[in-house]
Order: sequence, then structure tokens, then C-alpha cells
Amino acid sequence: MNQSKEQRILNFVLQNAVRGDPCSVLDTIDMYCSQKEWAMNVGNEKGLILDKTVEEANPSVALELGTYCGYSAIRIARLLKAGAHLLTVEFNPEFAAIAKQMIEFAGVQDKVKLLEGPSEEIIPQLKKKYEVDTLDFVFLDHWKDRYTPDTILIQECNLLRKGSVLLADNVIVPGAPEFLNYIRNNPHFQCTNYPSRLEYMKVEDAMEKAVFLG
Ligand SMILES: Oc1cc(-c2ccc(F)cc2)cc2cncnc12
Ligand SMILES: [Mg+2]
Repeated sequence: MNQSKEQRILNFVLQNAVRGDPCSVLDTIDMYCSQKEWAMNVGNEKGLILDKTVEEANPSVALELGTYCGYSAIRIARLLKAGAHLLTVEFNPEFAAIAKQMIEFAGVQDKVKLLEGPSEEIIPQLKKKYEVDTLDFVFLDHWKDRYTPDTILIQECNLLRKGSVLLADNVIVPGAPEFLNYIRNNPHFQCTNYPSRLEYMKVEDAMEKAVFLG
């Protein structure tokens, strides 16, 4: 059975990156995906925006929707302070299996909890099953038609507090126009747009930050 692209990316990391060194894993994924096979990791350009947003938020509890191969989970986890943790949600079992190995190879597994399943099922479980009080940071990087319903669900589950930061990838490509309309017209959020480029491509993309005002 021939390998998936995600398996090829993982193998390239296992053979070329430094075990326990998150930056070398990120650089190795970026090298493979810019030179060999495009893949939907947030990449280094938008990754720098993610870094700055995470550093500014300095979250104790972070949530990621859309793990894929674990690139942004590693990117976020490497910046977390002692005792802080990231919950990352992946619907696709093949992707989750790859991400688990990638996260362990990078050495950030103690800071990351990978939850496999649909976001709409997992979000309502966060308080009771995963002992979350409120989320300090949320990275939305899954199917674009889930951005709005999951943002509403997160609010309904009382998971945000004054100052919680949401950051959404791909608001230009593939695009999340309905989410932009929702969040920019919602008086409970203060929004900022960060123009950038689609990972590994000379194509315009952007990230949207939304701070919950309570
Ligand atoms: O960053 C991303 C990019 C693309 C994507 C795919 C095809 C294309 F042509 C352009 C962009 C899809 C994504 C799905 N989920 C999360 N992130 C994504
Ligand atoms: Mg993305």
C-alpha cells in the first residue's frame, strides 16, 4: 500500500530532524513542503504571526482546532510556559496518528494533549472531561465552514473569559468570509487582520485575531 503524503513528511522528519528539538522539526517540515510536496501546515510566514500572538497571550490553556501533522501544535507548544498546555483536536484518524508521532519526536508531548474526533463533539466535553475552566488562546485551522459554529459553541460552553484570544488561519485562502462577517460584526470581539501569504506559495492569505471582550 503506498504511503500517504503525511507519512512521507513524517518519515522525512524522522530521518532529517533532531529528536527533541521542536525548531528543527518545524524547519524540516517547511523544507520538505516547500521543496518536495506542498502541505497545509501554517508554515513559517504565518507561523511568525502565530508565534507573536501566542507570546503576547502567554496562555496557560490553549486549544487548537485542526492538528493535521502537528506542525502548529509543535509551534505553539514550544512557546508555552511551565505548566501550560495545548489541547489539539483532529477529526481525521490518519492525520492524528501522524501528528502524535511528530509531537513526540519534537519532545513537546508533555505539553500537548491530542484529542481525536469532531470539534463539535469535543468542545462541549472540555470543561467536564478535560478539566478546562476557560481557554486563554484558540487557534482555528480546521474546516473553514466550522469556524463560525465552533466559535459560537465555544461561547455557549462558557469557555472564553475577558481577554481570551482567537486566531484564525486561512481567512483569504481557502477563505472564511462568513466567519469574518460574524466576528467583525460581533460587539463582544475586537478584531485585527494580519495579511500574509499562503504557506509555501506566492499567494495572498491572512490571519484574523479576535480578542473576547467579555
Ligand atoms: O492552511 C490551509 C490551506 C488549505 C488550502 C488547500 C488547498 C489550496 F489550494 C489552498 C489552501 C486548506 C486548509 C485546510 N485546513 C486548514 N488549513 C488549511
Ligand atoms: Mg491553515
